[in-house]
Amino acid sequence: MTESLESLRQKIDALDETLQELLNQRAALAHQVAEVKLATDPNPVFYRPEREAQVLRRVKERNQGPLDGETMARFFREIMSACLALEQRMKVAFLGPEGTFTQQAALKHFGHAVETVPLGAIDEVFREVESGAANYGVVPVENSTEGVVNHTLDTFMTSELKICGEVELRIHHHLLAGEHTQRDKVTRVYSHQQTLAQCRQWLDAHMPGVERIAVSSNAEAARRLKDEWNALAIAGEMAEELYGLQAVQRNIEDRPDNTTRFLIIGKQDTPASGNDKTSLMVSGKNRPGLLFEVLAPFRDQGINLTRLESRPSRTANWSYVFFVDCEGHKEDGKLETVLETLENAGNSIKLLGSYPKAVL
Ligand SMILES: O=C(O)C(=O)C[C@]1(C(=O)O)C=C[C@@H](O)C=C1
Repeated sequence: MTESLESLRQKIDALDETLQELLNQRAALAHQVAEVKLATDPNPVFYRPEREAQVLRRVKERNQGPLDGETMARFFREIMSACLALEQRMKVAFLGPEGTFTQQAALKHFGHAVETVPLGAIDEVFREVESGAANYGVVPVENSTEGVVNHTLDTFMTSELKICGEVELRIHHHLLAGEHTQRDKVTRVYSHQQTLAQCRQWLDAHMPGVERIAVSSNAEAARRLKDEWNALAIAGEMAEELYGLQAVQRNIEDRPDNTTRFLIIGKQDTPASGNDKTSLMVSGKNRPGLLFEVLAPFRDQGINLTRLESRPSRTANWSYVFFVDCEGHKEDGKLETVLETLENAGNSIKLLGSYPKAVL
């Protein structure tokens, strides 16, 4: 005979009680960790990306179901977020306004027990962290359909901040209407320029005569619908909810695997987590074979590159800086050898940071 509903619920109640006790025991331990950090370090660092990545990876590895590993890792993400908030409440600056994908990325990475602070531009996010007004910042760096976010790369040229993490977010764009929108009279559609580009084919096919107007963010596009009757916006779910809009058509991005990668910036160096990436900038005097010489040491050491971009150096015309992302931590012997080789060849190198590969 199957067990009665009442008996099953009693078991759930008992387990919930145990879970709650265990969560509070864990929180009390995190509190003790904070005391140790305060007692042993004059400038204690509470947020430890390498430790968080290890905890989340282990959660996924040991998971036996029936809940899947991703779901379980998201629970633990929130548990650690709440534990960290007991040690220190984090302020995380992001490219705003409220409701952007960058805010969604910040919450995915840090969990919901942080305060997120919207800022108007990428360099403002950098400045907020540099000044200490925010503990960390989150900025977009590349999209799988539209490529690199140049402004973020350029800002690293002059900033001393370090990359201490990365987040990837699957991006879904929805065509949205406001409460005053007269759907049969639409003449324009608002969105961020990158979003319009990511939905270009859909717009060509379904809204050929409608003017596309690029605005500063998807959330700004959503906000504008409040005062307009003949416009639609393209934005994500967070903006849709925040501004109380209705979806006309969901998931209009041209590529179903459309993903954006974001970076976490801060002031700290991150120790190795066991599965890391390193980002660096290399610049050298323009000469035949420069790029080849920059890449050869990585090949010689068998280090996998995950991204390569070149940007104008902004110091002289037609001179370039290479942005390299590779696997491994800067304190791994092999990567140390690469850095030495590049420096000995007269190139200048700026290490932007080693950080755990995205887990969630
Ligand atoms: O291990 C630490 O250093 C902690 O502060 C504990 C803890 C956790 O809850 O597990 C909390 C915050 C850190 O970012 C990493 C881990």
